[in-house]
Amino acid sequence: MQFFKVKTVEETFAQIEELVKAVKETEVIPLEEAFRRVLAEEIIATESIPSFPRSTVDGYAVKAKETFGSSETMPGFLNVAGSVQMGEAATAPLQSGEAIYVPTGGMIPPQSDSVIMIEHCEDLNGLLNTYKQVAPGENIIQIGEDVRVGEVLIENGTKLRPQELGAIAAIGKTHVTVFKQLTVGYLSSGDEIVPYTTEYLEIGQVRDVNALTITSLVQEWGAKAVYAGIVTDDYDEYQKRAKELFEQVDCLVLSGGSSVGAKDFTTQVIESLGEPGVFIHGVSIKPGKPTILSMANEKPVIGLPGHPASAMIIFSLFGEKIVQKLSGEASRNKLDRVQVRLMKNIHSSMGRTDYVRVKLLERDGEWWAEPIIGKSGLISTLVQSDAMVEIEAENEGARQGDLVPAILLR
Ligand SMILES: Nc1nc2c(c(=O)[nH]1)N[C@H]1C(S)=C(S)[C@@H](COP(=O)(O)OP(=O)(O)OC[C@H]3O[C@@H](n4cnc5c(N)ncnc54)[C@H](O)[C@@H]3O)O[C@H]1N2
Ligand code: MOO
Repeated sequence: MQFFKVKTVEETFAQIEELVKAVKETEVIPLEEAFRRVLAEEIIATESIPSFPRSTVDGYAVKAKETFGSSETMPGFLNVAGSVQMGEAATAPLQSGEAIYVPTGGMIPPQSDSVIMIEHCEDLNGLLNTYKQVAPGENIIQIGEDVRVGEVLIENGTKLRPQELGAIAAIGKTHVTVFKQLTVGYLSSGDEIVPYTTEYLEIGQVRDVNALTITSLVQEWGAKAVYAGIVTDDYDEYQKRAKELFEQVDCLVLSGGSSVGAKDFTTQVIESLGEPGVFIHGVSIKPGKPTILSMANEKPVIGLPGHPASAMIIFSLFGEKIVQKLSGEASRNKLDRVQVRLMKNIHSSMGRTDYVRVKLLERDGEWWAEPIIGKSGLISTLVQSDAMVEIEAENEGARQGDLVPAILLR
């Protein structure tokens, strides 16, 4: 029997980092279809935003120095010389001793340098009483203060969020070059696994749970999932179906048969798909030790342990990283762990990283984690959980009251 050459979680992430490269194909798409896609170009501002100086408030454009000394008890006085209309250029320059009404977002007239808010002044038949002094530049957004022409607005490799789409729209760019959307193929294996639509189960049969959890995670990450059904534990059939799917997708995921039992063919199937082949077979992790990771002809292949919760946890950890790298997304500035306090002691073995499902409860302004009891493969433990607490390999567990890192699941 073959034994696992187990790697640590850190070694596994380091191997993924080294071996998985971004897909090469890119496409140009309309901005409205670009949410969650990964930029394959640098967005350089071709215009300044704003392109004219604008007021940030409803008020009167003034020369700041002409308001100096104004107060509730000693107001200053300016003549109201007109008003600026929204969407129109303010061309008439402001003369000394004058104020011009400007709505929020309206253009600042030439020769004015600040805006006094309407609540700090009073228009009495064309004579503006100013009750407060303003500083030069106050309540004005200058040309290019938001975005300056020529600056790098968004870096290559950015996964587009709503705010990036808004910024690209603001400079008038209608199309963007993005990496192609990934397709991730998924195939379940096991003689006992039947479609989840099976109404009545024969003794020994199990509905395909992983098909739903894994393909949903793929969609959550912005890729397309291709579900190819279930194969029995027959090497030739398994190999043929896996190969067919592999040819159609950018990344292949197989579940079940990853362990070292007599009918666990997944490693052999994965090895048959291409070079250089399996780089991880077994991770020092709980749950999910019999994890397989491979690179075949520059495509990642993932062999997940069959147990539903193990499959989902492993795919959330390593699958997300693989999909991220393959999609062209640059390393992100993402807070992926929060600190929570443990309600109970957790035991763990030295050298193994444990992911313990927990419920989170708020108590006196702090978040506490209550471990969920249950065998590592049970899907209901994930349904009940709000987060997974991470017990790092160098720790032999953690104690009640300890602050520990947790990955949120909601
Ligand atoms: N001698 C050893 N045996 C096992 C070890 C070990 O180190 N030495 N590791 C155990 C661990 S940990 C896990 S996890 C499992 C993983 O085994 P496989 O990846 O080979 O998975 P299967 O045997 O095919 O399935 C395990 C379990 O999960 C059910 N399953 C499988 N696929 C699905 C699916 N798509 N939907 C729902 N349920 C599924 C399957 O019926 C089994 O009950 O190996 C241990 N053994
Ligand atoms: O992944 Mo396994 O039994 O660690 O659940």
